[in-house]
Amino acid sequence: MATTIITVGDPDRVSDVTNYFDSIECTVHKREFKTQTGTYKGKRLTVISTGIGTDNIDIVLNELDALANIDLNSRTIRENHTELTFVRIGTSGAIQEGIPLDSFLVSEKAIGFDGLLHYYGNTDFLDQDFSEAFKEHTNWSIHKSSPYVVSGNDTLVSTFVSEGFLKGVTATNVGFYGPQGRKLRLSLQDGELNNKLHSFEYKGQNITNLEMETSGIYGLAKLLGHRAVSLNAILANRATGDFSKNPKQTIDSLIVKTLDLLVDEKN
Ligand SMILES: O=P(O)(O)O[C@H]1O[C@H](CO)[C@@H](O)[C@H]1O
Ligand SMILES: O=c1cc[nH]c(=O)[nH]1
Repeated sequence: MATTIITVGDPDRVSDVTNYFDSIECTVHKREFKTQTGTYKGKRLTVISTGIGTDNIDIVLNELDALANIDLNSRTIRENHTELTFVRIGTSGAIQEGIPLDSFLVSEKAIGFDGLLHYYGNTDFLDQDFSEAFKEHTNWSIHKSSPYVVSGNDTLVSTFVSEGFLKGVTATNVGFYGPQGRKLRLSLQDGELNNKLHSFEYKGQNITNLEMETSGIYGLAKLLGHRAVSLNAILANRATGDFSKNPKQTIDSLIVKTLDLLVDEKN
C-alpha cells in the first residue's frame, strides 16, 4: 500500500485512474473493494473503491490504517505513526444554482447525516455550533442521526482551491433517494429538506453539494491522524434540475487533474 490513497466509489473507476499509471504492482478485488497500487509519473499511489456510503468508509479507513499502523503479527500498535493521505475522487449533486455543472468542488467541510462519528470517542474537533445552528434551521427530526460537522485537511484543501477548484460545505447523506429528497413512489418525512439545506447559512458558509462518503472520510482521518480531502465532480444541479451531458469526460478530467497535483504533493 502507498501512503497516498485515492478513494473512489465505483470499482470500475479504479482502472479509470490506474489506466494513467506508468505501472501497476498489484491488484486485489473483494466485494465492492477493488485495490490497485502502482506509480504515476514516479509517484507511488494506491487506488481503492469504497462502494457507496460511510458504513463502507468505516471498513476501508480502519483497515488501511491498520496496515500502516498496527503490527499484524504481534497485534500491537506501531511506535512510529505513519500518516496517510486520503483523496476522494467522487461524484456529487450541487444544491446551489451558482455551482456549474461539470465543475470541480473541494469539500472544505462536511456535514454528516450518517451518524458514523457518534460511535467513536475523542471527537472534540467536531463543530458543534455549526451543527446546532443547522438542526435549528431545519427543525431536524429527533428520529434521524444527529448531524456532525468536520473539516478536511487545510493544506490539501488550499492546494486544490489554488488550482481553480470551487470550495464548499458538503452534505454527506445516508441514502440516495429519500435522504437526498428524491421521490419515486414514497412520500418524504420532510419534502422541504433540500430547500432548507439550500437556504441554510452559518458564518457566511452555505451547504453546496450532496454525496455519501465525505463526512466519514474526514472524521475517521482526523481520529486516526491522517490527512484527507474530498474532490467532487458536479454531475447534477438539484436546484436547477440540470444534469451533466458528459459525466464520463468530467470525471476523467478530474482524475487527470488530481493525479498531476498529487505528483507535486509532499507525501
Ligand atoms: O461517484 P461516487 O464516488 O460513488 O460518489 C457519489 O455517488 C454515489 C451515489 O450515486 C455515492 O457514493 C456518492 O458519494
Ligand atoms: O446527486 C448526487 C450525485 C451523485 N451522488 C450523490 O450522492 N448525489
